[in-house]
Amino acid sequence: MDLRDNVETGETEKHTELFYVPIPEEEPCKREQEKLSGVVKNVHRKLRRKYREVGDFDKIWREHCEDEQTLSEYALAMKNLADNHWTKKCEGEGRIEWCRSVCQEYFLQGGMKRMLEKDEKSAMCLPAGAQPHSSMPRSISPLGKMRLLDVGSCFNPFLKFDEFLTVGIDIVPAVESVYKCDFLNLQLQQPLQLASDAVEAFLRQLHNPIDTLPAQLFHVVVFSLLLSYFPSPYQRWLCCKKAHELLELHGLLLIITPDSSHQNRHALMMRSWRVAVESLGFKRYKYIKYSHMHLIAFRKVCVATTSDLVSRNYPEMLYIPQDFHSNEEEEECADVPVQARSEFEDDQVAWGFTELPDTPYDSDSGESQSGSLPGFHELEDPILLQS
Ligand SMILES: C[S@@+](CC[C@H](N)C(=O)[O-])C[C@H]1O[C@@H](n2cnc3c(N)ncnc32)[C@H](O)[C@@H]1O
Repeated sequence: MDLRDNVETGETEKHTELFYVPIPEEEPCKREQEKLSGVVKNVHRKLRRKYREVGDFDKIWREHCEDEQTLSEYALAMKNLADNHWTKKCEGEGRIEWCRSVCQEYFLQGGMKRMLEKDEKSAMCLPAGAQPHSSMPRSISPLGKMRLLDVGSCFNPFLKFDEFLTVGIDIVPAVESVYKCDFLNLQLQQPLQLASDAVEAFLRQLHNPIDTLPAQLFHVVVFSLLLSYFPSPYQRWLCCKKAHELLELHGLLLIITPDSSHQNRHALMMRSWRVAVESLGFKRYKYIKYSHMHLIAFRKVCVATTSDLVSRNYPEMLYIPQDFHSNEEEEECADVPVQARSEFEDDQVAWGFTELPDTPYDSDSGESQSGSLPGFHELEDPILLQS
């Protein structure tokens, strides 16, 4: 089931889509996959535990970035999962395809233009003086590419797409094409005042490691499974703020964050994320819940970062459920659905349902008219997404 909720038009696009549930060819493959996802999950848990115990996220982060052995084990495990365990059709891969299709629709098929027209119409309803300053975006020239920054890129999944000029950055790159860069400590400079072909040339000759970048350089910034890596909501907030500064006006921030629970379970959390991110000068453009993750697109609607931290504690609003659990409780949360059914039963049941009925879902109200099979979301192998 694939529920595409176009927030701005208010339309819910209903898709009936085939579910491809990967069946491990043999037991060792499954065990290997569990081992690799265990490596990844343990790094996240260790960071959260340290944050709970020590509290100083700067210190914890410095120590974490110096722990080369743990970091390279993590990078290898992620790459191995991507190369050998996530088939093209499974959901782990679907997040990259989702990002690609949102960008194509927005930048190349008139999505941005439609949003700007809509903004203009709503501005006309505002009293004179309260209307936002509208400026037409520099559109992507027919021969130009969408400049995409993939933060926490690991194995550079966007590199294979021709329509993007991809810059992948990571604290520990798993492949050579990804630049080494700690996004939390990336310094920003004045924007380049150059034509887009000169900006592309600039991006093609970046040097490793990246410590600084000019502001307003990218059309798209991707945080795919990045924000939940951080133990502190404040670090998540810093990342979103930096993404705002790195984006051109009308650019897109794409956030994908793991959550294997039912789509309504964390509706409040998603609402809270929306308020926090929008306060920076974004507007939510698309939202969809897959079985194991939330996928959200925000467009940059203000040139300057607008957040007013005095009236509300926006950074705290970027919480994840794990922020409030001890490691033992996390274990319990993550493992219940997996243990509830044997692998053989999983495969039998999953292969019994190749198609699901449409289910309208209003992400804003949090209402779901679920006509789908009870417990279906528990059937797929959650890989590392239940972290
Ligand atoms: C769970 S992996 C996600 C990899 C890939 N984006 C995906 O969707 O499969 C998170 C990645 O974020 C990277 N990362 C964590 N903190 C980072 C930071 N401050 N700057 C850059 N990369 C970071 C990690 O090294 C890791 O490769």
